[in-house]
Formats: sequence, C-alpha cells, structure tokens
Amino acid sequence: MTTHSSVPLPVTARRTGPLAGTIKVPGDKSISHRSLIFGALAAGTTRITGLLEGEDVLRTAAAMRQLGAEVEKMEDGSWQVRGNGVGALAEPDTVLDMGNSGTAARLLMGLVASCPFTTFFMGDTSLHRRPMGRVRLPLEEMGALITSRSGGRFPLAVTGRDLMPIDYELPVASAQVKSAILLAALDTPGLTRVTEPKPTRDHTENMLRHFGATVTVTDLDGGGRRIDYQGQQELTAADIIVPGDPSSAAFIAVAAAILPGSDVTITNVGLNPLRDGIFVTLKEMGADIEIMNLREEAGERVGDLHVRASRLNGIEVPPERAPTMIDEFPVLFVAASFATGKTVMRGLHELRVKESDRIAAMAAGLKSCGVKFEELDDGLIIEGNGRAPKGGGKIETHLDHRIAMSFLVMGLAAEKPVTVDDGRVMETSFPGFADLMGGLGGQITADNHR
Ligand SMILES: O=C(O)C1=C[C@@H](OP(=O)(O)O)[C@@H](O)[C@H](O)C1
Ligand SMILES: C=C(OP(=O)(O)O)C(=O)O
Repeated sequence: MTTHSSVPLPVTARRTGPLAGTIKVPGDKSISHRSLIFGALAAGTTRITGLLEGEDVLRTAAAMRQLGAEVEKMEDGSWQVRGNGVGALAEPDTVLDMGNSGTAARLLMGLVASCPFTTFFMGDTSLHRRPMGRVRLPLEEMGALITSRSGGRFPLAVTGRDLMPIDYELPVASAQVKSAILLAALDTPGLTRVTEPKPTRDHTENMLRHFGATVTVTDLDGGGRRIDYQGQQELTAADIIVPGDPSSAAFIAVAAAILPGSDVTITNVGLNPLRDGIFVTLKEMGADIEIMNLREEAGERVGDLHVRASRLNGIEVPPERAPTMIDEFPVLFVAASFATGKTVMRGLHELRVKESDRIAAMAAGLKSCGVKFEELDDGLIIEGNGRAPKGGGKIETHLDHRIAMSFLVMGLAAEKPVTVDDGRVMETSFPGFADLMGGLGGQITADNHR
C-alpha cells in the first residue's frame, strides 16, 4: 500500500484524439467496504468478486483483520472473508489506520461501539481534518465512550459498551452516519430507528438483507425515509458480486461526453437509483448516454453505459438530487465548464467537508484553467461558452482523489495540458485510472523528470 507521506508525483493530461473503446471500471468503493465489514460479521465464509483494491478499501481489509476476521485474496482474484458472527470481534492490539477514508473511519467507529474493548483510530492529514461529531453524537447517545483531541476529530478512541437502541434523525444526509448507527445496532438488543431527511445510498440496508437480516424501510411524506432494525439478528455468509463504481464511471463518462468524436462503452456499472444522479444530470445537459442491459445482481441494479460526445447545455441541478451524486460534483463542474450557458449547483455544503473542501479546491483549479464561475457558500454557478476552456492550470489536489481525476479529465479536452500536483492520490478509489484512459486513447502521463 502506498502512503501519502513520500514525494508527490505530478501527473499531466493533454488533449489528443477522441476516446474510443469498451472498458470496465474498478469495483464500487461503498459496496467493497461493506462487503468486507459484513463478511467479517456473518457466520461462515463470504466470497467477494470484483472487490475494489483501492487504498481506502485495503484499509478496511486491514482493519477487519486487526479485529480478528480472516480476510484473504484468492488466486483467482476474488476475496474471501471468514467471520464468526455478530458480536465476535477481537480487540485490536494496534491502532486502526483509516488512511484517507471517511467511510472506513465512520463505519468502523459504529462497528466497534458495541464491542467490549477500546479501539484506537487514526488517519492521514485529510482525514484528521474531517468532522466526526456527526457519528460521535449518536454513538455516545447509544452509550459508547469516545475520547478525542479537541474538536472531536481523529485521532480518537472508541470504548465499546452494551449499547441502548436509539431513535435518531440524521441532521445531515449522510449514508456514513446512517451506516455507523446501523452497525452499532447490530449487537444491540431492541429496535434502532434512523430517519433520514433525504434518502442516501442504501448499500448497508441492501447488504444486511443479502446476509439474511430483516430491515424495514418506510418512505415518508416529504421524501425522507425511516429505517428500522431489530438488533441481534444472525447474519449468514453470502457471496457478493461488486459492480463497477458509478463514481469512477463518471470520470470516463464526462471525458467521453466533452471530447469531440468520442464513443465509449463502460460495462457493468452499478446504477443503484441512489447513486445515478450524475448520469441523470448529464443527460439533462444533453449528454448522449444510453443505458443498456439493465439487470440486478446481488441486490444492486447494474447496467452498461454507452457514451458518445455531444454538445452540453447549462442547467439548474435540483439541490434535492445532491445525495445521489455527492461525489460526482467535482467532475460535473468540469462538464459544466464545457457546456453552453450557466450550470447552477447548490445545496452542496457537504462538499466542504470531504477529503478536501471540494468547492474551494475546484474553484481554485477552474480559475487557473480560465473557467468563468461564481463561488457560493453551498455550491458553484459555472458559465460556459460551449467551447473547451483554456486549461493550462497547475492544480493542487489537497490529498483528494476526485480533485485529481476531475482536472485530468479537464486536461484531456482543454486547449492546454492540465497538471495535478500529486497523482498518487488516485489510488484511493481508482487504481489504474491513467492506464485505463490510455487504453481509450487519452494521454495522461506522470511527470517523472523532477
Ligand atoms: O457511505 C458511503 O459509502 C459513502 C457516503 C458518502 O459520504 P457521506 O455519508 O458523508 O455523505 C460519500 O461521499 C462517500 O464517498 C461514500
Ligand atoms: C467522500 C469520499 O470518500 P470518503 O468519505 O470515504 O473518504 C469520496 O470517495 O469521494
């Protein structure tokens, strides 16, 4: 596993011909984390096909081993997890290092909150800046003891207890917080209820069902959802097929949409309706995206995307759609820079507390590439003139994989090359991004001559 502590590796994307070909993107990051966690909690052996082998997920794999599960990569490329059932984790004898991963950090805090020992957590400098109060509060309300430095951020320690179930309304639309509470509820007697104001990705609920548990989800007036979970149900090992990550497919889809003449098919993409907002939005902007072979695999909707370059128009993105495409806004900002007219994107406060402040990081980069925009507290309004932006920017990625890949996509279609200050961060979620783009005809190269 590489770390972010050694020398940065600048990477440059330059404009070439159109992109063409058929590819697959690596496995879904959210589902990969959860398959390792639930595999370790279920009695028996779970075989995972298509696991994302990105740094974030490898952190979860290492942490589950530290918690006593057997996690192994098999010769055929699949992964195997042997669990001992809910409530059977072991005390780790070293700190769990969650690296750059907010999902691993928050889900595992919930998981160990009901375990009768203390678990120490740390991460990289990006993770140490991210808010943890959102999980700390409900977990403390359930009875866990959490000790951290001031401000409630990482590093911190969670001392597990016999918890009490709660009835909790999420103050922010966050699947990570919802999942942390559900994981804490697994070994907690009684009914835990989580109400979300806007539905967020439901991979945790889907996976619980896949492992044989009953989860009751009720749609509420006004668009929210209530999730009820009766604690101490048995989980039984079940094989998992991880679909391609729609968040990774989004980079390819935008690149193909903005680079004239492109014609690309991305097969086996997860199209869970709570994750597909980027494709809905790009289509509304005029992108030529055809969804083919829609099917269901292991409780998740999957399909192939055929994307051809087309003219894009600015639109107003409904703020209530944000949770279904929260990680895709950086690359949507890039698409909007190539569109004709204004694209208005609001309701995005959450982007300020991701791996970086994504609104600020994108604004700085867009400015250096000659894009016209207005920065808002909770979003951006981008004004395109239907032509490729000047490009030429030197982008600060702030340890944020999505900032890096978004600007490399910009560089593939802008007038001048775009350089990101550290391409290694792409390993977080999309190992092999540059090579995969290369296979389609895109030119992304590491600047090794430092
Ligand atoms: O639950 C998950 O797997 C994730 C939830 C989202 O975060 P929030 O829950 O903070 O919105 C998303 O940004 C992250 O990449 C993955
Ligand atoms: C926000 C992200 O991940 P995480 O919160 O797990 O760090 C992301 O992948 O864009």
